[in-house]
Amino acid sequence: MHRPIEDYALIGDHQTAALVGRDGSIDWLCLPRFDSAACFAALLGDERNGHWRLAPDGAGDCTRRAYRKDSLVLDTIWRTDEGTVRVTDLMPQRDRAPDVVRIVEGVEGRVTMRSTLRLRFDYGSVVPWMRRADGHRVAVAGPDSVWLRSEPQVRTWGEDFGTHAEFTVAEGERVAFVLTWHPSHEPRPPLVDPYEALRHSLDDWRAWAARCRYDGPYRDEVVRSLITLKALTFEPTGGIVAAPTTSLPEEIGGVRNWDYRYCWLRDSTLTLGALLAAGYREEAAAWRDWLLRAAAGNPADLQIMYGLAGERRLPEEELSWLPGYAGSKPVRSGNEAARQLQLDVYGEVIDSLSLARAAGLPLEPHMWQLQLALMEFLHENWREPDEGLWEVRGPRRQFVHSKVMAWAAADRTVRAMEEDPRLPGDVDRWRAMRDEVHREVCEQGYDAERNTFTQYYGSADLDAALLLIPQIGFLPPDDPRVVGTVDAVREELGHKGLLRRYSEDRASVDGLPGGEGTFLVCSFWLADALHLTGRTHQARELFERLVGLVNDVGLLAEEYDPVAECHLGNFPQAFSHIGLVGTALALYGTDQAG
Ligand SMILES: OC[C@H]1O[C@H](O[C@H]2O[C@H](CO)[C@@H](O)[C@H](O)[C@H]2O)[C@H](O)[C@@H](O)[C@@H]1O
Repeated sequence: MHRPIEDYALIGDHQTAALVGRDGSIDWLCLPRFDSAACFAALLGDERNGHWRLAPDGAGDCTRRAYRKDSLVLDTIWRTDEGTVRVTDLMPQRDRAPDVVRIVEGVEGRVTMRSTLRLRFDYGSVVPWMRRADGHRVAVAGPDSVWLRSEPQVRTWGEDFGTHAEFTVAEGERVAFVLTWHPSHEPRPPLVDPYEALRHSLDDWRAWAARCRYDGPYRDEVVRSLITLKALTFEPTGGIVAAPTTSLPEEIGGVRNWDYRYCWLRDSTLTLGALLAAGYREEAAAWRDWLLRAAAGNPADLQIMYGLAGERRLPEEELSWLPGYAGSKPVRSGNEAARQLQLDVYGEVIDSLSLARAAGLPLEPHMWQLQLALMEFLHENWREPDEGLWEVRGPRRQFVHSKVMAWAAADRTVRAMEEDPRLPGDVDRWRAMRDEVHREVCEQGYDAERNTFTQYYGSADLDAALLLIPQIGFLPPDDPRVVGTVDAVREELGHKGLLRRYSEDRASVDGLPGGEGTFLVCSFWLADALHLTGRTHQARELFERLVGLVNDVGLLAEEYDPVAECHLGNFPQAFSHIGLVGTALALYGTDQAG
């Protein structure tokens, strides 16, 4: 039996992240970066692919677990026949090397604990050589080296290609483990003090969370989402990953398994919007600078996603030795979608630059130059078919959402020039483009008989992204075509009260076999659209349902299966948390009180 995706909690150090199960096992960790090979990959296989379990001897899942308030420090608690024990997990803010800190604390009685560490470098495939050095355990294989130490020192032994320890903790006693990675050719980095790391981590996260401007209902869920988005940000460059995992399936046993450990311009711009709306300007500025570096060059070469530092080549490879989550193969690293044409991205990037300007982030002339260069490209190419925001692997099409975003790019550019006539450029050209795109979409992307916009020109299919039309400002919310589209999308793509992103039963537009769950961000978009079209009560009902889907520590995967009642897809996913923050702010933000 596989462990449900929602059984995991996230810890991270702003450069990578780990998933900790309810049984105290870290089953996923890529070192040293989000997109590095995993040294714990049991998530996509089993314990033989690497994990680190720290729990009472013979115990199963924990009794209770929670993050310490407004932080990414996780407490997992077991009540056993012997007593009660707490394991506190964190990844401290990085100095030179990534560390995982696990502090065991006796709460009551005297509990026998067991640690089982199986390091498997290169995505669960390489068994390292283990030895003792300076009283610690050190694992080495090729470029990777990992140190394990404990305070006070507990006896460890090697067995079954793993490192084991057994010890007891009585009430008030503590044992701390620190696992540290470094390149094997370099000397061991300085050792961190686990207790100081815990204090710093709590202080840093709490100071960060205190900057959140949202003070309405569901504040805890909103703050948890913001912390998750922050944890998905690669601090050295400002890039934001879509999720810290690869290949958690969109269908159990299916092939829709993708690597999300990269920076999508779409997901990142939306993350930026959510962070800005909640008051986080520094992150917005860091991401904007990342964007300017990543996008530098010929606008025709703009990619829809990049590596953490703006790398362009993200070749897709199958990791054939990994059996996959619940047998869902293939497991992939890299993502071929990087080479797709997705025209909406131009609109999203330009929209985010406008948002940044409106928020008063310092303007530099080359940002406007970038915007104009992107507009030039779009002017020449907006009529092209593309792969759209769902990154279909079937044939390119005239996706309506892509065109609407091309309209948004022109619209934001025109408005910027109207607001600041000193900005150089030919505003009439962009105005003409804006009008032409609008006209074409209303003629070719709208089905008058059914009173709804469609997924692509001439298609009978619908698409949840059409719900964004009023939010983007393409048409006002009270336009009968908008209301018709919201109703049609809800009717046709609704599944047990949530929403699929597009129709399952039409001849597969995405070019892939099998199906998938309901797409969580789309369900948040439905709540937004219901609110905008005057059905706030229904919007709030839907939002409450969605908030009820977060796992016990407030996290959401990409998708949800309302029949099996489980999370699906990569986890935790930025898109879903962006949806939660955006809808909460729309429904309960200060201007929406009541
Ligand atoms: O389902 C097919 C596609 O799934 C992934 O894309 C999805 O995730 C992206 C990151 O969150 C998001 O930006 C995109 O809109 C989603 O469709 C995958 O990356 C693609 O390769 C795959 O074709």
